[in-house]
Amino acid sequence: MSKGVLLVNLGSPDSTDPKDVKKYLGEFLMDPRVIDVPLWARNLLVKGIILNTRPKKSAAAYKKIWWDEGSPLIVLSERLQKKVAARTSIPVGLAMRYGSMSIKKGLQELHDKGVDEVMIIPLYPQFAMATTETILVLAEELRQEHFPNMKFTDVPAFYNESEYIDVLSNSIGEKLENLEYEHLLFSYHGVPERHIRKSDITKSHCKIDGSCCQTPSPAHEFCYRHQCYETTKQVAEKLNLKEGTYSTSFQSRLGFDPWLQPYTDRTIERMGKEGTKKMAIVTPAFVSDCLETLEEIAMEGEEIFHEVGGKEFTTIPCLNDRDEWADVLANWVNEWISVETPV
Ligand SMILES: C=CC1=C(C)c2cc3[nH]c(cc4nc(cc5[nH]c(cc1n2)c(C)c5CCC(=O)O)C(CCC(=O)O)=C4C)c(C)c3C=C
Ligand SMILES: [Fe+2]
Ligand SMILES: [Fe+2]
Repeated sequence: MSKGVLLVNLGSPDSTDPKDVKKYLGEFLMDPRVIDVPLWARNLLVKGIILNTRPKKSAAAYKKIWWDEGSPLIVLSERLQKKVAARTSIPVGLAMRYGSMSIKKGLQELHDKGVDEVMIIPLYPQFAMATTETILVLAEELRQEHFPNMKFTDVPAFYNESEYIDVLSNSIGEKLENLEYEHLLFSYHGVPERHIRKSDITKSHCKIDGSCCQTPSPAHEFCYRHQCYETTKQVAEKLNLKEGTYSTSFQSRLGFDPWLQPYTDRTIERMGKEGTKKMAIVTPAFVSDCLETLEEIAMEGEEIFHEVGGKEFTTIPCLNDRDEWADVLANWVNEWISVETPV
């Protein structure tokens, strides 16, 4: 068999034109693993309400962070793809779960190069219905329908892989080295609490309270909340961060359902009000900088902090196309290449 790799990230609109943003948000938010209500309700909510107002607002936000070459998330993912490809001997493709660079196109390109065994790498450290699961389920549906002779090896969420924790810790440590700061906030993309309960394979473990995510359970293999707290914990251990000088929060909530708490915007506001003058913030749920890090955190977050008396707000970049990160991904690929496929 001939092997290849498909890196898969979230995606972005084709441009900052509200029409393109509407098309992209329509595909994204109609995914039942993102807005997980019955189809009739999703149609009503997304097509009847959100798509009438949100695209204009989102387009304005995208305009603030867009680069000459395009969406930062796409450009950074392409740079990473090139670096991984340069470190391995097999074809490395790149696709997005939503938008024009579809998974179907990515698989077709690999197929056209003669690849029939694909390592699918969702570029998400923490598992969620809206991250790893939606990519792997769609890829499998496409395989069954269009590429029945292909074989997949799925890479699960890698939040506790030591190589990932090392490279994330290095990227944070480097930035903190010469920085005076009082608090480091680990801000992860949020999900509705309901998603956590749905992914609980024990159907009884996740209470979403102060202790469930620290109590060992098979549920943690698919618990986004546990995996976020564990990422923070492992990085804090690696960097010897002092208890009380760091914490975890969740950003980007949408709608009125309860999402994972504490919320990032309220945490930034509270810290500023309580007298924190210098804070740093890192966003480990995103491997590439994107709208949610460059606009929501670096711009809006900073504004909130300054409004309540904060002075220095330092955002730590995502792993993006760091050489070390490309090395880690390429190592995983090269280890996989060296394993004989059973016939
Ligand atoms: C890191 C993982 C992500 C999870 C989990 C996630 C869940 C999730 N997101 C929305 C709604 C929106 N997300 C938006 C942007 C966006 N989301 C992620 C990642 C996760 N989303 C990224 C990387 C981005 C940025 C994309 C880019 O082009 O830079 C947006 C669009 C922007 C906006 O209007 O705010 C929406 C909407 C839901 C409902 C959800 C539920 C689980
Ligand atoms: Fe999102
Ligand atoms: Fe939990």
